[in-house]
Amino acid sequence: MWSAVRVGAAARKLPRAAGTSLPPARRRQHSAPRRGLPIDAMPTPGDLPGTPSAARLHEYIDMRHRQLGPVFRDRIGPVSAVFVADPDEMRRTFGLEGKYPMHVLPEPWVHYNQLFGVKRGLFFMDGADWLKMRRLMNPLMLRTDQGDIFSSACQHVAESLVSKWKAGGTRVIGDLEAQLYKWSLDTVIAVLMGPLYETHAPKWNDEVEYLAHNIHKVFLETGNMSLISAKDAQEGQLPVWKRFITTVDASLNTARSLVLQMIPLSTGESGGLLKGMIECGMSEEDIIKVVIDFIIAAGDTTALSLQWTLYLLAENPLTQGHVAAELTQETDILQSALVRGVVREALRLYPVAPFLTRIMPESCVIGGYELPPKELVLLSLFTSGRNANNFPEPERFWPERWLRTSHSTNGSYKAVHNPHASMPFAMGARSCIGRKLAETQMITTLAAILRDFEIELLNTENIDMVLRMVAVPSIPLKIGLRPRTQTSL
Ligand code: HEM
Repeated sequence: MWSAVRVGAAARKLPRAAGTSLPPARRRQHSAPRRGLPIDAMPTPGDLPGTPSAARLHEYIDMRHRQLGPVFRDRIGPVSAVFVADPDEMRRTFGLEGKYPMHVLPEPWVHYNQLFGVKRGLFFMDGADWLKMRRLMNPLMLRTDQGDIFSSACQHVAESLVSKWKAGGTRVIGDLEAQLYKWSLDTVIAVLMGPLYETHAPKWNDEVEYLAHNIHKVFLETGNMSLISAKDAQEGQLPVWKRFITTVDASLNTARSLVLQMIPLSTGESGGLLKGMIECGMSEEDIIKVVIDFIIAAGDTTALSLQWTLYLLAENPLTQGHVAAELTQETDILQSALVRGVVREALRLYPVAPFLTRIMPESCVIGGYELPPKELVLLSLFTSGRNANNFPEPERFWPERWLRTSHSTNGSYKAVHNPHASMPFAMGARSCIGRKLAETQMITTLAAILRDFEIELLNTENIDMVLRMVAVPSIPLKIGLRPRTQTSL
């Protein structure tokens, strides 16, 4: 996944250029669906001033979309790519991704896997092997009746976190990011173990803490290698490569050791995810590689998304009050449209993976231009999610925009022109397999926190979004906690 967020004030003020609509060729596609303008005719920055920086790539690309329109081509380092911010063209891209969708993998990881012969899970798999594994895992992760397993595991972990804060009289959440990485991992382990989690979790606590710490470091070190090829870093034995492999080794070994301890416990009465994987005939090695990747994929994505959600709620006390009041009335919080709206809004403004990538399998037409096979397409979620054509008042955190209109017969939302302009989990066959778990986890934990606490933002400096492989706050967030009273509702 590539990363993402916050439009700089100067970039926001740029007028949208005349080229923001798609070229006539797109409209002609009805009569000649496969023919478009030649790719060389696609807008490019040419001599326009501006240099991309790894940490602010989303701002640079956003500026380019404003100058060049919803589809343009640019070179980022050694790579040339087509950038797309039009929601309909983004959907078309997924429609053209083929049977075995291909995405870009982080180069340091690929190099590590090749160098040490490591086999990885779904995110790294390809072709028929990927499809076979995905078909086995989809029912276990995305079926609606999985909801109960997910929700009791998420609730258990959320309540433990809040109880810890209450018991410790916490007034400011110390090292929020690290605590949320641990929370993310605890949840995945609770889902894997099902009802047996409570009995076994205490003995794994130190290992999980160590793993959370290392996964966090893996993302930091991967970000540190964004300006240098991993192969060069390895061949030169640079300190950044040495630190990277130390943390990846520690993460993979600890995750493997945990999974090996969990597998033999998951055959009896336990109703966890691991039991489902064993029962559907997966080999031990397949289980290990898929589960390790779940643990790693869940760590940063959910931890950072919840962090952004807490930030937005802390910055918007009125909305926070409405959400807290809704939570006291709603019996099934997972179905609360307002709370779901909070999560959708946070992921719209701060998509942890601000660029989705696809390598197009065949020649195809995107945005009215004909792309050759193997062309790299990057979908600019940061730009599409903050475009006023898709979301009125796009910079405003406004969860109610996702409520259905009372007169709606076609499922329209109150203040959303095009819901596909925000697709934080991607779309189609290769979209996030952890989506259901991530949503359940975030909603359940928000409910647990807001029931007991009012949260406030204690940072006095401006908080920006920067890319450290994924979208992170530019400085550590300081979130204050005050016990919630009836009068504060
Ligand atoms: C808010 C939280 C999350 C966000 C925003 C997110 C986002 C994404 C996105 C955008 C992709 C697709 C990448 C692509 O199309 O190339 C993806 C893939 C994936 N996600 Fe998530 N994710 C989240 C949570 C999780 C969790 C909790 C898990 C673990 C259970 C998980 C496991 C995976 C895996 C294994 C893939 C690869 C799927 C494949 O290639 O078939 N994600 N995620």
